[in-house]
Amino acid sequence: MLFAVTMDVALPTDMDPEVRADTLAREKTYSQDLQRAGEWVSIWRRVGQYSNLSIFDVADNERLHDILWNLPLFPYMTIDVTPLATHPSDIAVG
Ligand SMILES: O=C(O)CC1=CCC(=O)O1
Repeated sequence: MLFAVTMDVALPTDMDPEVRADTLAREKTYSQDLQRAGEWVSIWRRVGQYSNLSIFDVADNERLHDILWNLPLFPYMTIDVTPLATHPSDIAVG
C-alpha cells in the first residue's frame, strides 16, 4: 500500500544541543534503514519549510502507524497521511 506522508518538524528552541544532535542522528539512521528495506520509498524536503514529503510502500495501515510512531522525531512532528491509489491516466498503468 502506498502512502504520501508529510512530516512538519518543530523542535523546541531550548532543546539541549546534545539531545538534539542525538535525536537527529537516530532519525537519519532510522529513515535510511527503512529506505534500504524498501518501505520508505523516497523523502523530499518541502522547499522553505522544516518539513518533508515522503512516500511509503508498506503492507498495511498498522505497519505505517508503527513506522511513524517510532520515529525519533515523532514527539516533535505534525504528521499528515494520504493513502494513494493508482490514477487511470498514469501512462505506466496503460
Ligand atoms: O524532514 C526532516 O528533517 C525529518 C526527517 C525525517 C526522516 C529524516 O531523516 O529526517
